[in-house]
Amino acid sequence: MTLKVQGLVGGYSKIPVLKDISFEVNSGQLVGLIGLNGAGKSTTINHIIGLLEPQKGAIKIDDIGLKDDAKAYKGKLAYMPEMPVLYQELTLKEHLELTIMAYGLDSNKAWRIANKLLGIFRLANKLDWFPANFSKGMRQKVMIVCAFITRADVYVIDEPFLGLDPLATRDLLTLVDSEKKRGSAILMSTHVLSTAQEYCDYFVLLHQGRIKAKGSLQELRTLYGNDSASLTDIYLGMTQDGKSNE
Ligand SMILES: Nc1ncnc2c1ncn2[C@@H]1O[C@H](COP(=O)(O)OP(=O)(O)OP(=O)(O)O)[C@@H](O)[C@H]1O
Repeated sequence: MTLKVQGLVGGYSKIPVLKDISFEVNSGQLVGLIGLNGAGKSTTINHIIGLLEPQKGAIKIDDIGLKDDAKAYKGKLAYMPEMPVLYQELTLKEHLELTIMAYGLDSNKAWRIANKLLGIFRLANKLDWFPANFSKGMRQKVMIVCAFITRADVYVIDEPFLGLDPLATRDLLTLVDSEKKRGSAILMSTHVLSTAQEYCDYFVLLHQGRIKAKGSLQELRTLYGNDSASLTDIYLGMTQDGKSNE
């Protein structure tokens, strides 16, 4: 279970936003894709989930690219977007049933996991609710439950912390940890650097569409020349060239 991004050049037009991005997320690893607003985190994720096509380079999950076998690639991948995307005309229960169908999951097993997660995220009595009745945080929790019932090989989580309360944030991180232990590879983009420092095993520091540095916190500290520097110190220190991302 490995997600490999190799020499990715890409973006929204002929002028690339991403310039030669390479990193790996291996089984049992939570990798933080770190960067300020506009650094290129969502663009990288949009390439991984197949919304954008690379201009150069390759993205593979277990050596399979989207073009080699789209069904196999997508079946290995679960994605949690920054902005929850739900179907207005479907209830919470129908969203879960749709996910079960789309991923071809064993219904009994998926509902066993779903019921546990619905309990954790305090949604158990809301199965017949429509998205219009949910708060933003509740919509995000629906996306979390839909993503995690898939028991995917690779999870891609885009900026999860902004809409969640502290309890839900803790519950999500506990869930991420148990999926890591199960052997999933997890990529999480965030600009909440203190939380990333605490939970991620490995970091990819993005700035202006390029990788400024990558490694474990210890490796980044060594590279930065300060054995007690925080991730924030390192990121800001490495990107202080007077230019913003935007
Ligand atoms: N749909 C789009 N069309 C054209 N350019 C875009 C589009 N979305 C993003 N960009 C540009 O791509 C660059 C990287 O943006 P991206 O959304 O990947 O950053 P990010 O690191 O995810 O930022 P944030 O933390 O604000 O979500 C920015 O310069 C942005 O202006």
